[in-house]
Amino acid sequence: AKLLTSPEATALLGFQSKADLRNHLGFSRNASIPFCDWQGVTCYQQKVVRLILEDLSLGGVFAPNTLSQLGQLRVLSLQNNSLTGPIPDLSALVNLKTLFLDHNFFTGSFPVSTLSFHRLRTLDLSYNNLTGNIPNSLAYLDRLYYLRLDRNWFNGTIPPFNQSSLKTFNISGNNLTGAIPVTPTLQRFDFSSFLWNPGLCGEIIHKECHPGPHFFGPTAAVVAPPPTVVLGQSAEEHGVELAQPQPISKQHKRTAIIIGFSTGVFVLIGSLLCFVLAVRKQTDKKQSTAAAESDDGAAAAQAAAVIQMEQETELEEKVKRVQGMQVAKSGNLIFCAGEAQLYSLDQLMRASAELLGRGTVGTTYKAVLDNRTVVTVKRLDAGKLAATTKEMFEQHMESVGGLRHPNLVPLRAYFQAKEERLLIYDFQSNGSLFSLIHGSKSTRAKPLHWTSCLKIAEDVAQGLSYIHQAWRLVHGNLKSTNVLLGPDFEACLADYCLAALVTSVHEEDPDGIARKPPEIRNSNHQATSKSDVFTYGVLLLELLSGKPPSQHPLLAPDEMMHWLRSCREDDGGDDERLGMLLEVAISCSLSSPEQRPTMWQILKMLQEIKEAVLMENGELDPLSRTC
Ligand SMILES: Nc1ncnc2c1ncn2[C@@H]1O[C@H](COP(=O)(O)OP(=O)(O)OP(=O)(O)O)[C@@H](O)[C@H]1O
Repeated sequence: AKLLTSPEATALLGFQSKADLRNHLGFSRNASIPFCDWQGVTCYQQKVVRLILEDLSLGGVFAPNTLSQLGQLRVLSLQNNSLTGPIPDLSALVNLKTLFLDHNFFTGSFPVSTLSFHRLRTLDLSYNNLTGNIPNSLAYLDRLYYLRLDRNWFNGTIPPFNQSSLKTFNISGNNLTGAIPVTPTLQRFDFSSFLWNPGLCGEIIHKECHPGPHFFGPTAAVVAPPPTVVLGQSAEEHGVELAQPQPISKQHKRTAIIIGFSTGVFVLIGSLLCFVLAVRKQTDKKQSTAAAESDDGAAAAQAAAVIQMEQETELEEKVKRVQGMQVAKSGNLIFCAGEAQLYSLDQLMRASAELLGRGTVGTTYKAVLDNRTVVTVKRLDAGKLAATTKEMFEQHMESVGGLRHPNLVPLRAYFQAKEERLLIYDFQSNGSLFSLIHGSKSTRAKPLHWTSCLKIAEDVAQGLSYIHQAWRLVHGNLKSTNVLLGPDFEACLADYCLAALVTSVHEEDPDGIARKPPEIRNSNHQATSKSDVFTYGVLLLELLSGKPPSQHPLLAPDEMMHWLRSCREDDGGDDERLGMLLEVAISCSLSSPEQRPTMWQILKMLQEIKEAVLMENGELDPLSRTC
């Protein structure tokens, strides 16, 4: 009982009460189990020295004045949970050496309290939603061995890291800008540590820094001249001679294999060397560290040695994980639908990239390859696809990549390594239906003429009908940002068939909620072809009214027509045609999925409207184009 009232137990219970809303931990004062035996807790002399609460679906907040009371804590890992809100002040954890807070949903700025941990060797804040600058004083933590800040929203410039201790370093997937500091430490890391920061430049990532003024703000720096590195050079860098010229596709394949293999060997040898050196250095240091800490007495030194050993094992595992990812990264892109390999992963990684946006399944970039090919790269969020195995992903992508239709943006290639999944699509330069309806930086919002609505509605219906009928797949994420305009302003669907791979997340966006049909709105049910039909109806209403889904009212059909007219006040359009299109939208929104039409039936309805118009006007539809 005394143990359960100790401040350490109170700190753990305080943490649980705010972080573990779904009660996965089961810490309890009433239980007969002493707190030192609670899940993930390791004590030394009744003080918590190690707390590992990983992969436990903790879904609350990390409350202040809870774990920060564990003054003897050396190792803290809350990795791979769903914790939200800011990281609290941890400055009381003066003994902390290892901190893993990665793969959560933490928001707010960099936790500056960590900057006072002079013993800190491992800091992993990757895969969160942290914003603001990376503090310069992080470069003064001279024992730092492992630093991962990748996949956040950090901006500003990179501090001049130059700790010789630093062996693992990754700041990719942020919004960092400016030149990468040229320090001996940073030069030891390859471009993969810096990738996906559109505004970064410098030697390491083969992107020239422009000294001149940026006329269009910081993102203008993104567009650097294409890198001069070509495939052959890249292979030579690794000491591999290319064979005699061969037929083009064979040569591509062979070059890619050589690059993949040589990069893999190079990275593997380099990483192993770093790792062996680090472990040897640590073993050498162990004696002197224990001696240095002898002031705290023999027991403290013993505890330090135990913790150090545990920490080394942990680091060893983490380092192996990172190595695995880098080796796997040297694999290559898998091109879909039997198409020729037009570029390699190596070329893609060297492309200049511009952030297009962060969506529900990942982050989307526009990438300009050195052969001037422009592609869109979707970097899928590992956390959201956690339940999808390598085999499931490959199998699904083989199907999705086989889809070819004039109203679908083609998936050209995909790639997967341990934590990395990329999808490569054609880039559509004319923007999205969202911008067309609601306006963008360069255009004003205005309701589209009903004939344009009809054309777009038909294009979208064609694409969806093809997905449903020919392949028995489901789009699952139809919305105006996922309808892109092709070279001739034809509507093409993007982001199709990815929802099936994603663990369903609680929808908070009011437009997202309005797009979901009742049968899946409050459940974990997967999307179906009939839920696509419902969402199509919402899109059609957005197209006709110019209003986002959350502003669509629930009214009787007559009142809906009245509302629609009020949205399109200056239109002077054709009420009868508008009414017919509205009828299609209403039929899609019926609450019973069985009563909704199929996409094929919708297509028929639209074609009837079109034929009626053409008959009246004696015109033919001039538009029949491809993406
Ligand atoms: N192939 C493409 N060509 C041009 N722009 C694209 C392409 N694919 C996506 N975009 C644009 O990039 C932006 C981000 O897209 P992304 O798919 O990541 O997010 P989203 O569409 O807002 O949400 P979701 O992930 O739910 O689809 C959007 O504005 C989208 O219109």
